[in-house]
Amino acid sequence: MDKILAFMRTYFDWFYITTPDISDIIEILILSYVIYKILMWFKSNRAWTLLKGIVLILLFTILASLFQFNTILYILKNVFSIGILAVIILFQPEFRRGLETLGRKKFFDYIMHEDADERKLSDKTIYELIKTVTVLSANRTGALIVIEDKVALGEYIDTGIPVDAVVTNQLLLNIFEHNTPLHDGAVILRNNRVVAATCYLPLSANLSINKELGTRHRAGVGISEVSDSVTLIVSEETGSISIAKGGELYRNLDTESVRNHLELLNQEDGKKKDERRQKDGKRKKKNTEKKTSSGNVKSGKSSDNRKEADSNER
Ligand SMILES: Nc1ncnc2c1ncn2[C@@H]1O[C@H](COP(=O)(O)OP(=O)(O)OP(=O)(O)O)[C@@H](O)[C@H]1O
Repeated sequence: MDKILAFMRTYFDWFYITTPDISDIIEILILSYVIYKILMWFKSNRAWTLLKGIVLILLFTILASLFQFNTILYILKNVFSIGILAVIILFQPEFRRGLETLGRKKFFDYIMHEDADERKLSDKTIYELIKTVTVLSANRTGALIVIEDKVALGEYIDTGIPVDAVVTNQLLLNIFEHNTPLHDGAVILRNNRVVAATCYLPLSANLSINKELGTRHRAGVGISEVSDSVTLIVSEETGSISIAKGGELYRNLDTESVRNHLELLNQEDGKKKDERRQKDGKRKKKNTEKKTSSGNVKSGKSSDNRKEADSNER
């Protein structure tokens, strides 16, 4: 034990043992939760293998120190300092995805009171999209249509040609027409408008994607892994319609399933908004009740007004 403590003191000079007080306990609880979350995140992607490698090297370092292998310790010490930088560069996509997931938490939505209405897919857009994929599928024309949600896709939009037009099936059919300048790559929709065409999307590295599928489908899954977008994919080879969402690929869909997926996007936003309104309504109701009881004013009219205000809030 003494040897281990001496090792910790030599190589981790910040390491010391103190008598814990209440703030230390809270700190330990917070850190335990954060470490648990980080471990869960590591486990959910390829960084898990890396973590196992790091743990192995750490165990090896402890052993080397116990047996006084000074040369090995010297090498390991230097490898560690360069290694951290290498890990950050190698796993940059995973770190980025992790931070993006954190930013997508409801907590931030609530604080920033983001308005879901603007992001909603209008009935007209859904109608136009369904009509587009039906025609493209029948003609076996390949297509890739990304619908942006909360995560902004600016960097992918920038790789394409700006369009900025209302979503119509005629426009989309024209864009994906073979041998036309805009047909290659993906179209990106934002707030019920076509913002860009010929956009280049990140390819998914997911090994479980069917090998029969090529880069169009991989690109659709890729963008759904790094954002909360929904992507419509029409296969040029088979005419089949697929949707990529949350890193998953839903294949061979009929128009009804496509409609359900698109409407779900609205419902999810609507549900969140309703929940938020209900919470706001309750909070305001509580505040009004507090004011009414403290001011001792309680007339039927004012309570009616309050109900009306609450129902408006809702
Ligand atoms: N990274 C990418 N970003 C955007 N579009 C891409 C990307 N990679 C490929 N594409 C689109 O996919 C087309 C190639 O599709 P490919 O045949 O490889 O895919 P697929 O999944 O087999 O689809 P299909 O069933 O339509 O053949 C390209 O011409 C291009 O339009």
